[in-house]
Amino acid sequence: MLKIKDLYKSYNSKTPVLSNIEMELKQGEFVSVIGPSGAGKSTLLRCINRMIDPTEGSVVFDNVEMTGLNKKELRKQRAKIGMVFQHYNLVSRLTVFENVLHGRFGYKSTLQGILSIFSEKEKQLALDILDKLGMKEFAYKRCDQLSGGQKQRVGIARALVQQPKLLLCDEPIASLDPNSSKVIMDHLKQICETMGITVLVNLHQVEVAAKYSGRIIGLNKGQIVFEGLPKELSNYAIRDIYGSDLEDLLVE
Ligand SMILES: Nc1ncnc2c1ncn2[C@@H]1O[C@H](COP(=O)(O)OP(=O)(O)OP(=O)(O)O)[C@@H](O)[C@H]1O
Repeated sequence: MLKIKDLYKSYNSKTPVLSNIEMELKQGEFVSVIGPSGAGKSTLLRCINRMIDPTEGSVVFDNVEMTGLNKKELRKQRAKIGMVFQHYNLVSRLTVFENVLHGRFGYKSTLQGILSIFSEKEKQLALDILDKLGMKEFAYKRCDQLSGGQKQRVGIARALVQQPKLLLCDEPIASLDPNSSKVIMDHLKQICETMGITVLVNLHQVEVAAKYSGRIIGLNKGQIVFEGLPKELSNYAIRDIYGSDLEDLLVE
């Protein structure tokens, strides 16, 4: 469902931030991208939905080449790709319910969006998704009254209300404590397994990636230096990805 070929990204004329990226995702896979800070994880995710334009290469998602799309075509493709952010990207003064409905904007005309016109079916979908994520009771609370973990569940609900085929999660647990992180990762895994949605997640924590992923991709300096099953993530692989051993990466 996603095929990336020969992808390059340079922000300026110097060394590319991503080079020669080749990867494929199948429907229903749960894949993590790990790598040190600055390796290019966020850039890679954003090149998929063209929040960032790749410099060279091909990104085929759901049988459509993403790189050549015009604004209208891109909007249609993007509706099928949900995104979850480290800092949630919610509108704090709006309610949980309103934020979740924003996920439907990709299916609306500009006017419908401005006037926040949503059908009963869309509203019910938003509530059902909030219910699945244990957030229905907070539907009419303002988002600035929520904890980080609750905000992230709203972020996930907003992505799911798009009814996406692919969920891109950019360090979804980087701002959360261990308990909230577990709740979020469990939800993402469940979404993948029960809804068949493909999940691609950037993570800083190797042990979390190993626990939840079907497959792991390791990035170093913009290049894929590892791709395999969690059990194949040897000390050699860790060194290739991070330039140090796993023990040295674990905080005492
Ligand atoms: N808009 C930008 N303009 C110029 N350089 C950028 C821009 N965004 C990112 N970079 C650079 O590209 C490189 C990769 O950044 P990116 O954020 O993709 O890495 P990352 O692996 O996600 O890092 P982190 O784990 O710290 O979020 C870094 O050197 C960064 O400074």
